[in-house]
Amino acid sequence: MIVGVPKEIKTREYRVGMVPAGAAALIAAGHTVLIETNAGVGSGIPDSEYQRVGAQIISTADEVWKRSEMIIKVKEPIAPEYARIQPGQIIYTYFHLAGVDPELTKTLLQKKAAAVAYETLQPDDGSLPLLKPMSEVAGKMAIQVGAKCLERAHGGKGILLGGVPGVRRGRVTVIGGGVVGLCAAKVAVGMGAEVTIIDVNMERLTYLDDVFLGRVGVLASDSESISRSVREADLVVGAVLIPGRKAPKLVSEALISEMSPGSVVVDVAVDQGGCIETCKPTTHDNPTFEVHGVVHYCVANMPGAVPQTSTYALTNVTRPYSLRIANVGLAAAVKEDRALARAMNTYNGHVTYEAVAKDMGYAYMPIADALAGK
Ligand SMILES: NC(=O)C1=CN([C@@H]2O[C@H](COP(=O)(O)OP(=O)(O)OC[C@H]3O[C@@H](n4cnc5c(N)ncnc54)[C@H](O)[C@@H]3O)[C@@H](O)[C@H]2O)C=CC1
Ligand SMILES: CC(=O)C(=O)O
Ligand SMILES: [Mg+2]
Repeated sequence: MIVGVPKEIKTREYRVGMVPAGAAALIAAGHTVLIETNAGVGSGIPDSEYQRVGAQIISTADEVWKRSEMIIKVKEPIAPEYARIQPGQIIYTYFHLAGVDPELTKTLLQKKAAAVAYETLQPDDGSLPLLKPMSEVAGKMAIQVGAKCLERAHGGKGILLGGVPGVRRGRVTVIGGGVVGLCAAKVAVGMGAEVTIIDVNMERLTYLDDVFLGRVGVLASDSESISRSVREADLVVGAVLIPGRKAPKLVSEALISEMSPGSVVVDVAVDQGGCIETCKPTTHDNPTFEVHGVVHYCVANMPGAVPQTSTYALTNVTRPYSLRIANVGLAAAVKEDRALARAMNTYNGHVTYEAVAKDMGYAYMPIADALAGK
């Protein structure tokens, strides 16, 4: 198979979809790997490292997209890339279709592209192994950036999360105690903040209570617990997810207006549309805005800021599936692996992920039917 890796073009997206070890594995299995020139430079990987393992360096994105049967990326294709998508092409990347430009879904369907989405690849145990490492990064970063935003010079109220003896500590509320939530809580606790995690899943709350040994408050998610904790918080982290769906809006604008001036919200769930009503996607160039005196940080590609961590963490987990797809073909790979079948968001002009179909207003076709040419 011819596998292509374009350079990411989202604002300050320094990750790359394949490292030289991944290229080496594909080439050893008899495949051809095309890397757009400088695709890895943001992650500290020069073209020469890909050439050393036998990959071809290609000078333009157009040519990479045109020649490749499978494109491997990090972020969802953005507007300048829509025209580059080839009929029937396999695209293996994050898509977040319910949270981004609806034109992307339309384009994928028109081009009959096979969208293999990292964020919905899901084994039977319900985990999301290709989302997890980036959620770990974003969860840890959420507190790092939130602490910075709380500084007076960055628009915040001017409170140190850990406090000092004799003065109250900063209060952090984390809504959604999954991977992002757990990692955010770990860093917040490590900095000495007072931390509350809110989740709907009681088993998860029990787990969080156990691992933090009472050091964090764990609350069942309902409108009361959310209102009280958000009102009292200095920093709120939005970290909920219902796979494939638009994020539920759990914090209303009215509630934001009740937070004290200079408080901060970091809506990590912004890639699925955000769980805080006042959030809208921002970029690393201009990451924050203010609503009702509350600083909002809503960057949809947070891990792109730490590519030397994120590129390796991501490609460690994406590599086995891309190798499998290249080796046996997409249809066979999907038929033999239910986790990969759940990653299929579009195929041959159909939306093949039910939650995406529902949120985007398309008919849903199970991937088995789409593969059977129904
Ligand atoms: N902005 C960025 O750069 C990044 C964003 N993300 C996003 O962060 C979000 C969270 O990801 P993960 O932590 O990996 O998901 P996860 O599935 O591990 O955790 C989500 C948690 O939300 C909980 N939840 C669902 N509905 C809830 C409700 N009504 N109230 C409270 N909790 C609720 C679930 O029970 C679950 O524990 C996703 O949208 C993901 O795409 C992840 C990485 C980077
Ligand atoms: C998960 C995601 O959206 C990211 O890593 O950018
Ligand atoms: Mg994102």
